[in-house]
Amino acid sequence: MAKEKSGYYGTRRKFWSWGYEGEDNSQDEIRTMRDRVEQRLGIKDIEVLSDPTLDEIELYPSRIKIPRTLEDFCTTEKWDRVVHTYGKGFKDMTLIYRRDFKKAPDVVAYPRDEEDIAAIFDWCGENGYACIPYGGGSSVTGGFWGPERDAFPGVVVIDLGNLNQILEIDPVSRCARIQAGILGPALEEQLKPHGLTLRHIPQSWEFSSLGGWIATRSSGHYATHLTHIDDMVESLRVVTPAGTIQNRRLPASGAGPNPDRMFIGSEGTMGIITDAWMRLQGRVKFRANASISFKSFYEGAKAVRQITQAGLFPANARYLDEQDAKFYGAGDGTDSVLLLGFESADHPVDAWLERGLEICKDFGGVVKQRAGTADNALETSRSGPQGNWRHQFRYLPRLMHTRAAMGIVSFTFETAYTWDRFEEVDTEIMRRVRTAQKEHLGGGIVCRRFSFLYPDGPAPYYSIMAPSTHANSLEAYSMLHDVASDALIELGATITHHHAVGKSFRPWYDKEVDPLFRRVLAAAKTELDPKWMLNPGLIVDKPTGLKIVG
Ligand SMILES: Cc1cc2nc3c(=O)[nH]c(=O)nc-3n(C[C@H](O)[C@H](O)[C@H](O)COP(=O)(O)OP(=O)(O)OC[C@H]3O[C@@H](n4cnc5c(N)ncnc54)[C@H](O)[C@@H]3O)c2cc1C
Repeated sequence: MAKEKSGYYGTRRKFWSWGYEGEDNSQDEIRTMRDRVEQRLGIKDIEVLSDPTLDEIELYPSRIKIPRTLEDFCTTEKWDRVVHTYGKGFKDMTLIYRRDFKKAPDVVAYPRDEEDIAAIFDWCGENGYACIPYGGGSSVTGGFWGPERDAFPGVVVIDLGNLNQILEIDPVSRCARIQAGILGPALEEQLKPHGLTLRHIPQSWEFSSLGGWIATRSSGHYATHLTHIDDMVESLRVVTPAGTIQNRRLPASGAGPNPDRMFIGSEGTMGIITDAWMRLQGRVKFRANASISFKSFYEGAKAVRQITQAGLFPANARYLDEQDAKFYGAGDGTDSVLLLGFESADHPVDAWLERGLEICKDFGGVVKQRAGTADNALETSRSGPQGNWRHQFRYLPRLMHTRAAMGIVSFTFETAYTWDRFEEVDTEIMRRVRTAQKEHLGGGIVCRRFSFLYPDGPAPYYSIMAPSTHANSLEAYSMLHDVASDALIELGATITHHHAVGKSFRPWYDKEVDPLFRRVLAAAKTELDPKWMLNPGLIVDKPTGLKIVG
């Protein structure tokens, strides 16, 4: 039977920001955001650029003529090329507001199944085109920035959005086989009637995909225990230019290196993840949560460490320094704030919260808001400091573009390092960033929080904002980005805990990972992607002298 034609799925998204077309921010929202930024940075009269329109964007003509056999699911239409050019990082947003789309792909493909993916691989292989897998498009690290224009005769983005179904559910083992292009809301919607949830909720949940989460090792809802998506993967299916790999469904195995781990975090360089058996959770029935304030960030961090090492495994343990707490409405700017939450589908969790609060009090923590099973903890978590934080966390992505529109440098970086060096490393990171802000930009803000926690160390998340102009914002961003990245690597931290390496962090990733391991990755890629067409420039480079045959 002939397959139906395929193209972009569902409501169109804005190419310049977060959200759907037509969901524009009101002038009031923009003004409030601008006033907030002016107040935080102590500057005035910021000029806010207007949102770009499709008509204003100029593209190079597509270099590719789509063959008849592929035209049912490939396109060279302008909107499709524009929306697939950039991710959602600060650099992406700034180039979008500069109307700079020199890197637009030539073709966007919307495969309907694995056969279509294999056909694209064959076609790209024969013609020397680069292939860029695309999930939700929420990368903030240049995950699908195309190669330089003259490096390949053509660039094809493969958008997996039509692979968006749950294919099988195994309620006994509590797992489901899920297609990789599904976005967070559709995934949970399809699991809900079965009383199950994946409960992987990165801030980008609304517009990021299962395949993207796996390809980038994203971190979601759980602050401890199941932090990364890695541990929720039971088995993967991956289509590569060399063939398809289907790993075996197993709860655990000691049979050699885990084959799934070859692809988890491979950032689209080794093949396209088409579906995965994922481990699920029962839907949450019991909750207990509290917000606790600390006079000193480092004293509070000691309480957080002890909670993590006590085996309590809170689902939520966001620990915000005083500025981060103020920005998110969880504090007044004088104290650091811990938002602590426990949850279960099976049993009350009040005792865990009780023990967590005892530990906080030992380190001078003051409980500001608290609720357990008897007090409707869900309601409480949606009001007061916890509710304010939750609201801002969900709402702010819709305003992410305004920083670029204002020409203000604003970005985040995240890492992880061990507790034994926590104060020393954190102090030095803060010092280096503040010094660079002061010396080169006349000032700025850096604040931090813990978003994920391990018994042997935290995963701190730093937010940076600094004054700049529309003309120099990218240079200012690059300078601060490099200072922060150098600090992480020199101080023995990781270049990323969950945002992935992408093109943004590639030079520092090379310093973090042993050269022999990188050669092993290159050898694996040569086997799986013999023509080196998948995501050129990410994670590994083609070994010098490697001849591409065919
Ligand atoms: C507002 C905002 C908040 C964010 N919050 C979080 C957060 O809380 N936690 C977190 O971890 N990250 C977060 N991120 C970063 C981003 O959402 C994650 O990296 C996410 O996992 C990317 O998923 P995606 O489907 O959007 O992938 P994309 O951005 O489409 O792609 C990311 C990379 O994966 C590759 N890829 C995509 N799909 C596949 C596939 N099926 N097979 C092989 N390769 C593939 C792409 O080629 C690319 O290299 C945030 C980003 C934004 C903009």
